Amino acid sequence: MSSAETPTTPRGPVDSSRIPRYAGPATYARLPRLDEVGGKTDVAVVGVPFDTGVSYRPGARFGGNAIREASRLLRPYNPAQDASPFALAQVADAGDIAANPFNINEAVETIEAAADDLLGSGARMMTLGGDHTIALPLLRSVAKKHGPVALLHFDAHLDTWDTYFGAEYTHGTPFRRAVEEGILDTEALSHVGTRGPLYGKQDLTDDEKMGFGIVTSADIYRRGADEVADQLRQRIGDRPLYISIDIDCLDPAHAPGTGTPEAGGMTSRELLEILRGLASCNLVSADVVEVAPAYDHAEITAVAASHTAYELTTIMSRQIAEARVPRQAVSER
Ligand SMILES: N=C(N)NCCCC(=O)O
Ligand SMILES: [Zn+2]
Ligand SMILES: [Zn+2]
Repeated sequence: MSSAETPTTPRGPVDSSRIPRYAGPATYARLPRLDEVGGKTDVAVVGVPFDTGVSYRPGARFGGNAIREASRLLRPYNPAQDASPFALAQVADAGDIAANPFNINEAVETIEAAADDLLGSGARMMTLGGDHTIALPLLRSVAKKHGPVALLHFDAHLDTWDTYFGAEYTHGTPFRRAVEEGILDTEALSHVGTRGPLYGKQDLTDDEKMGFGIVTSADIYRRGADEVADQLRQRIGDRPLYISIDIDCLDPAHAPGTGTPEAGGMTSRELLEILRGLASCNLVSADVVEVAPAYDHAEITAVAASHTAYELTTIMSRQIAEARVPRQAVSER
């Protein structure tokens, strides 16, 4: 066991058979706060309430808390991955990173420093955005720990554009910056769920030059989730992997609560199935961003995001447990 891992029995969520699930303040999945587990955890669920980088409708600063509220109904056993994620490893809610809403450059620095602290403590991060700008400082921090990482980017958009109104740090530009900074492994970069109008054909040429492959939402519809997951897994191999999920990868019918919706997206079932197909990948951290609750209805988007984070968390806690105990014991716990 590495010193980074929790040696004792993990403290799980509040028991919803004893305390009604709608009672009390919302942490993600009713998990303990980081301070309730001694300030150390294997997986840190952390909010980044920041949306100053958006090009259209604002409101993703409220996304993290909307996801926490919608996550009250999650249960401790995940049958799709045959695992109890909160028993296999310590998962805790690390609260929010407080980023300056009036200064994007400063906010990006703050997010990177906070991520350095969490990753430095040995935790993997499950970040709840926030707009997509936040992926850049998160990737910077992850690359400091692991070197350039493979990236799976689920999104309707490329987010490899150059600048908006002259600004370098926006929600449409994080992955171009990341490639420029050399923090991504350019042999293993994919966008998944891409669709919708672009500024010009050059957007695609530029994106390809940066090393990205594209699985469009139409590809997923035609080929199916299993085949797509197989292809992605082969491209990634055993590289350290970061998964960034812009909730607008889903069709607006499945995620109306987001700032830049595009018609013709994948279903939440397809997204969850692709993620389950990636369970054997070396997932070092992940984010779910762009949930903007003001445009949501009946928590459709926040529920989808809470389940998305649940699959990602399950992948990470299974891997932490597998590194600690003999392989066959993991599904029995
Ligand atoms: N990352 C998200 N959600 N959207 C990027 C859209 C950038 C644009 O307005 O062209
Ligand atoms: Zn997007
Ligand atoms: Zn995005």
